[in-house]
Amino acid sequence: MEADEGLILNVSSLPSPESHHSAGHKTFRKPLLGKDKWQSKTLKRKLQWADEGTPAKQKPKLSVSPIKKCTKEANICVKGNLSSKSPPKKHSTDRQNESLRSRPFIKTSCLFKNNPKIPEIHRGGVKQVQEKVFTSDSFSQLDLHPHLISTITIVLKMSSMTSVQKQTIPVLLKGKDALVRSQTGSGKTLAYGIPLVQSLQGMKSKIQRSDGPYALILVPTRELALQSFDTVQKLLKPFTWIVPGVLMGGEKRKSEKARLRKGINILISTPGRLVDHIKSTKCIHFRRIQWLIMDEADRILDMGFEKDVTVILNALNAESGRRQNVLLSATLTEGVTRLADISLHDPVSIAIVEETWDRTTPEQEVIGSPAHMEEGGFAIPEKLKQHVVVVPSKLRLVTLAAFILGKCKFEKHHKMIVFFSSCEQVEFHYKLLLKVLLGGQEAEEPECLPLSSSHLKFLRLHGNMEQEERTAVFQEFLQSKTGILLCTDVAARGLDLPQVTWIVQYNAPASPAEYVHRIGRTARIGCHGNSLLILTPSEAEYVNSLASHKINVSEMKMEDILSNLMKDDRFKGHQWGTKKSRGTNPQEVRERATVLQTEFENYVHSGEGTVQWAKKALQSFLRSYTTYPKTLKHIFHIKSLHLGHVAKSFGLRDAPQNLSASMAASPGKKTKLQPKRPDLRRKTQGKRRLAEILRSEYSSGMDSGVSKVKRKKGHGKPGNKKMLS
Ligand SMILES: Nc1ncnc2c1ncn2[C@@H]1O[C@H](COP(=O)(O)OP(=O)(O)OP(=O)(O)O)[C@@H](O)[C@H]1O
Repeated sequence: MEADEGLILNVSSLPSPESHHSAGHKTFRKPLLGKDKWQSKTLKRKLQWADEGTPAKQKPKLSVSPIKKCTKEANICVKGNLSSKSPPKKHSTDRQNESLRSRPFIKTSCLFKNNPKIPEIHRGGVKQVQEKVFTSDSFSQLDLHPHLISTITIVLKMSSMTSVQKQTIPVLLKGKDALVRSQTGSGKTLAYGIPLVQSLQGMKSKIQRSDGPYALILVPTRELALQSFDTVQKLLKPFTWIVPGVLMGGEKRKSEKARLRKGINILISTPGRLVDHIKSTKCIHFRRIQWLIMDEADRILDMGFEKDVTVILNALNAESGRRQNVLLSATLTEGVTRLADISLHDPVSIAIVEETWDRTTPEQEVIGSPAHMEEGGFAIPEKLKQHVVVVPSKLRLVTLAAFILGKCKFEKHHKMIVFFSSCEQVEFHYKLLLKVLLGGQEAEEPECLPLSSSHLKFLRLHGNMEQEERTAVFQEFLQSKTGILLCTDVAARGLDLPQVTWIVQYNAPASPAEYVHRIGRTARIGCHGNSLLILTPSEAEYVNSLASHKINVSEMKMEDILSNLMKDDRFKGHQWGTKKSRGTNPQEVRERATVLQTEFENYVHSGEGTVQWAKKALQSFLRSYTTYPKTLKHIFHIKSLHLGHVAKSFGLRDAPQNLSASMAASPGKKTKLQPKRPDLRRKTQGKRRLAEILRSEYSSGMDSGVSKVKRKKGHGKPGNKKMLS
């Protein structure tokens, strides 16, 4: 049991009915304690900022069972027992004790004590790699069909080309293969979409629907498949005889078969689903394939799709002749170079690099071999302001909530995406934030809330959701001007969600590339945007890891984020009475944070079901924590987690004793990855692969690993080209 849980102490021994309420907003509008000097002094002394604290590990553990204490106490975090056993030495009078006893029984948690020291973030002079988004060249300068140009300018309302489009379109129009890297939100979809449509509409013998696919576009996620389909469909407006179609799983195989049978000329698919059809559907063929495009190519490989890609390449090679191949991503990694080697024919490598640190280096458009593409680190959109905040585990939840309130309730026009590392965490936080930040009625029926009635519109997206709901949520967030989307990495790649102003990473991503893609959901196509990465003190070194990839973050202070709570009187503490709060009194901020944490804890502890739910989310967090790659294990190691503190960030008052995963129950011990799915457990080879599946496919709902693992049997067939072994 953890030391600070034992420090949750009695304020009053008299229970009140309100103490057993779930969210109990009424409870928090009432003063928790009197205004007497003694209390305020004690609070002042004891509710210290985290950086004044001693690392929890160095504190002697208390022998008192926290569970016992919690059931009897009101738990404002005041050192010293206020019960009759150990009354405060000074200013303690009968009247005061009487006053204390008559106060409501309120559970709060000890947030500002025993936290590890927040390390200073030293940022060296990181020369961030940036690209110029737009060029002054217009699409009409290209040799395109006039109807295609008018579609681009009138329907899509675009006039000048982006740098990547200016570089890529002519290369592809010449019939060359290409490996394209340019920053997130720089217009890569049109960079391949325009030459693709131009070439297909101009074919000598006019394309018939019944001809089947002429082009295959592979993407890693279903949402990206839908989005790419939408773009291609727009480009095809004047060329109605060319039919696009999407295969992405989640739909009945039978209805996909029917659509294939009718004829699809530009086929957009996730690799896993396509392999399903290759193996089971007689009506799919690649006799006329002329284009193979792999968007987010590195992700396709990260996800363990390589076996599927092998199957697809073999099927294409077996049936079609010469075709054009294109690989694209904002981050091209080692694996992509290998994929490029086997799938591209004499490719042109395109990367747009501009060092903008001192603005002395002129724009460079690099065309050459893939090897030098990552030399300069990852390119980040110029107008994207990246922040990091270091927050002790116990304060993570309130800090996240205060940040959301500050941006989405008290500032206008913010649209935010918050990334978590597992589906369970997304579900848990979604419900918790709805209940506590939005309160009762709205939380019961969030879908009935008109957008305008609240700035706090929560949505969630992850791979454990039914496809229908996934699509509906994606569309809703796409169209809304505000809102907070809680999601897994299923939303990290390629999604073009306009007007997103903030990206919050509540759990750090497993690689700098993933970091770049997550933050790339904002500041797209030259717009402004912001990101916030939330780290614990033991994870602070991650900032250096980012810096080594030329990613530059500036520090935000937790105190500043928490001070947003001063704008919300729902969390006003007792001793401030009806007095208007002026400025940001650190003590009052701390108390408000404590009140908010209490609301979270009260909700979580309002029933056995919610407690179990929180434990499940915590367990899933711990499981995902074990899946960081070797290169980051020194920063993200389960051993550095303080289970009691982490539990607080899930609204749990105590460290759970009965987490089923071995690593959760005893974080100090060596841990084993335990996928929940027996098919994964049986067939997955190697820790790395399992880690990938747990983090991304299984946990984030990416459409690859599971079905792929199931299909593994057929992959060893003779004739199948071995690709990335
Ligand atoms: N030439 C252009 N002028 C104006 N807007 C453009 C232009 N080209 C693309 N866009 C818009 O820019 C946005 C981002 O484009 P797109 O999604 O293709 O970026 P991306 O480079 O593929 O990003 P990611 O790497 O995140 O997948 C889209 O909304 C698209 O419509």
